[in-house]
Amino acid sequence: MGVKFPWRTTSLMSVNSASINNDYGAILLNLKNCHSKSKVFTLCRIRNIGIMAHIDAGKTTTTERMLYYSGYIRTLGDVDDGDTVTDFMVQERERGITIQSAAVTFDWKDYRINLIDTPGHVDFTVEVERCLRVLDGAVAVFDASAGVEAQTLTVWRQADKHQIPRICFLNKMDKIRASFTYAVESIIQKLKTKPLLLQLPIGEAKTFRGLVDVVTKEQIIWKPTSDLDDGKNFEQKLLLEADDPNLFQEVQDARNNLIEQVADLDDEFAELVLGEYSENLDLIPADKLQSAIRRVTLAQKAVPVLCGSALKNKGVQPLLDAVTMYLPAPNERSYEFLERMSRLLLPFADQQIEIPSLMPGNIALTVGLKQSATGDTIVSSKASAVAAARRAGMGTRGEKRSSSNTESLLLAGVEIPDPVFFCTIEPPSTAKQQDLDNALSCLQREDPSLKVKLDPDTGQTVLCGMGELHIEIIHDRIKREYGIETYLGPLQIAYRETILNAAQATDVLDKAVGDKRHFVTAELEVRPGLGERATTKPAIEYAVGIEELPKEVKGAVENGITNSCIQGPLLGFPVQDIDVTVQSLTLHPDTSHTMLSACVSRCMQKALKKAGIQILEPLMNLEITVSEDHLSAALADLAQRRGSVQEIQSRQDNRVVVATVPLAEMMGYSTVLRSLTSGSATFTLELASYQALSSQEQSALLQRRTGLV
Ligand SMILES: Nc1nc2c(ncn2[C@@H]2O[C@H](COP(=O)(O)OP(=O)(O)OP(=O)(O)O)[C@@H](O)[C@H]2O)c(=O)[nH]1
Repeated sequence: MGVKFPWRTTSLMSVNSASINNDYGAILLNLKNCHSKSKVFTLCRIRNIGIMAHIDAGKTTTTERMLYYSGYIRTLGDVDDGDTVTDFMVQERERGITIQSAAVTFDWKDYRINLIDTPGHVDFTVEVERCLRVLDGAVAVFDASAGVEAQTLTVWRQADKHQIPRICFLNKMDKIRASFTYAVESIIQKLKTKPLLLQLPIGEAKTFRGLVDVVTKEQIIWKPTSDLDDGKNFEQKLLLEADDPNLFQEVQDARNNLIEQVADLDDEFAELVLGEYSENLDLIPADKLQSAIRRVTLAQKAVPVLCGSALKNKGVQPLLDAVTMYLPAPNERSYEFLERMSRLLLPFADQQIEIPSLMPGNIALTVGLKQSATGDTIVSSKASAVAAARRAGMGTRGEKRSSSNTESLLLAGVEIPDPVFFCTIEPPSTAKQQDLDNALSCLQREDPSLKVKLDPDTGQTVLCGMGELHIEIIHDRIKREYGIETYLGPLQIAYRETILNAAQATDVLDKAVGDKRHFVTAELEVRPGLGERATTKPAIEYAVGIEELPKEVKGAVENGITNSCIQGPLLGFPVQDIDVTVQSLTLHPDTSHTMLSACVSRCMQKALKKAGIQILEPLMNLEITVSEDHLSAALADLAQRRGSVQEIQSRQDNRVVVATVPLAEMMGYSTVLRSLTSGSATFTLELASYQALSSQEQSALLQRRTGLV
């Protein structure tokens, strides 16, 4: 089957074949009524978009509405009832949160939209990143009563990194403290971006009932019918001065502002404004303004802002129009490779339909790739990989690209933050160890932020993850999806080690193996690092006179140095921020590279021990959103956790406490905060840096872990 397939769409490959529903007949029936499976969309009518936001902003609810209005589902699901399409994992339905991204495909007014709903919780950031790299555009959803929240900033930066054009949707306009102005201001202040206000709300909070399209000056008012308030019934007509003189003036001003803003960013539009329409900006046709908005959005010079309430079924249809109107088609993003793929599936959340072919620019799934993992770019053969790599100016192992115009040809990799928590995991019996290993290796391929290693001292399997929730979900999935009841050891903090002073050491290895003599003398100096902070990659240099060592010898030396930094000498945690100088090296010509690495590694361990080890603990950025009533209780609790408050901001009627706190003090925090604030507070926790433990804290930790002082 010669299926044309673009390289760029192939990274959504982490389909768990166990979850594939083979009951295609039933799914096809669903789809027959609402869209023709054979409908062919030209590239310019395809939109591959993601929905991203802070936890609970309403991504899943907005997606559910999109599916409903486009005709793909007949009833509206509700996150709180656990029956939405895209939150299909048991854990998602139980907890009302998105954990894994779900892809769905639907049509909206002659456009094919492939949409991915991504998780908002900070523990699943990698999941967002793995989606962003295959998307052409994104809708950022905000809670209009909270504006930009901590995780919005993280996902916004990720979208910046992947250069994804965006639209902002200010959701929850029906909430008591919803404020369009406040949310827009926080976008300007915190995201440092230029919002283009394409709509103004009509009413706010309880009175929110519709919106005005600033470009066309049409008002859209939702009218509930007596028996069903599903948002399908709305009235759209030109706003006249007589309807509401104040609103009319506001829209007039907003349109003039929008025209000015767009003219500043787009030369073609500026010519129109200064020329043909300079006398009367009112006469600028809506389509000219829309085309200019599209150009500045695609160039990521500004971001269109829309508003609504997904839960109350208002504003989602205009949002869909904006997705088709302002976000790019795949051919407007520069990817050029076409590849072949054997079995293709069109995703519809947890169900898939097998399809014979797919046009370039779509998102699809494939199954049966045993070796692939999230972050891989897949090609059909070694030869095509080599050819593609050559065209892109890089080696087959992914070395750096040589020129900037090749950037667009390859997918960026997924950036994996270091795990901060770990715990041991044990199967119910040794007979089940193999099954557990298999389950963990499948889960790891899907989720690269999950790390699994073997404790060299105890032989136990150790899980390392992004947070308590992350590890909890993995534990749960092993039970439900792989049928293995495992036991987790206590959750522990992933500390780091570093050195306090400079130190030197020498080591000699002299071994005869067979008729070969392996002989090495190595002398190394280690120093506290001066360069980039929090890096576990040591900076290595060579003393004068030995800079010209052969490449393979240098490789073996550097392997030895790097390996000894993976497990520090005090507690076995990674060693960070050190500089190393290879002072001297003598080698017998028969010496193998393995022996050379081993000698250098031993020498490093000696030098590190002499240099005095300092334990570092993860320090977290904490943001708590809490009502005024519960602020003092939350602050008192924070003081007991070695927390340091940096700022207390006002967000509508709530206070936002911005603080740093050692991760070691945050075990079980969500339960404590919930009971302290009667469940009203929310918080986010993100790694900020690693900070030195005091000598008493370090001794206490040593005592706890090794029994030594
Ligand atoms: N008042 C109000 N509540 C909403 C609106 N949209 C969503 N919600 C509620 O907000 C909560 C979170 O909604 P979700 O759709 O799960 O949000 P999410 O962004 O997908 O959440 P995660 O994926 O877990 O980050 C649920 O209780 C929704 O019912 C809205 O427009 N107005």
